[in-house]
Amino acid sequence: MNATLEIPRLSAAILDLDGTMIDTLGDFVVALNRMLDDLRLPGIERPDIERMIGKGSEHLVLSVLAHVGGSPEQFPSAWDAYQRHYLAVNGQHAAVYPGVVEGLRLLQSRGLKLACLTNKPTNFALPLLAAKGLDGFFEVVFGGDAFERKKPSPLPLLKTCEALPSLPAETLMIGDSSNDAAAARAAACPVVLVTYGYNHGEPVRSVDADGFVDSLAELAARL
Ligand SMILES: O=C(O)COP(=O)(O)O
Ligand SMILES: [Mg+2]
Repeated sequence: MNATLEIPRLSAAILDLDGTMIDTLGDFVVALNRMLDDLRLPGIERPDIERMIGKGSEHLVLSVLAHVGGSPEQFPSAWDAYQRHYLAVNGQHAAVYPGVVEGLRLLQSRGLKLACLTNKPTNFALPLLAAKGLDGFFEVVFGGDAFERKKPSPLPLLKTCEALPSLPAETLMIGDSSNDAAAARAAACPVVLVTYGYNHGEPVRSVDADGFVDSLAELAARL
């Protein structure tokens, strides 16, 4: 269980945000329900939202609209309301997972350069990392709007490797979902998944990855 992970020599790590470093489900629940209220649509429950997280905010808003019986024509006003409400609550109903700060410190003390790559919009991610005291760990932070495609495309991982700079084969992707793992496999980055995040409602251990850890502190200890 706690054996060393079979990961080659590393020079960098790319960390996912939602479900990996920060439990943001509470922020999504509040912002999305305020958005639905503005549109006079019925509310949505926490477990339903949890299954929809990880593919970016546009995908999330469209999935929520479909779930409550809204229409895609309502997307523009829903998107405006969602951004306003999310930015107003950003971080207030969210918590850094246990072991994250210790894990980031350990990864850095091993000489790894760190990047944060999320499908969340960059203007949501930056203030969230700052509010939770995590911003200082990262050389670069890229959101879902930073490149032409989002994870599970390999493009954002390859661009992040270029920015660090680091070779993909020496850059560990650390995420919580099949989205992160598929992007990493396609970019030829090794990938480890945490067991506590959001994996679209599917068991995370069924995903093709190089290892699974219960915390980032455990990951750093097993490298
Ligand atoms: O879809 C989201 O907003 C969350 O994305 P992340 O898991 O890539 O941080
Ligand atoms: Mg995630």
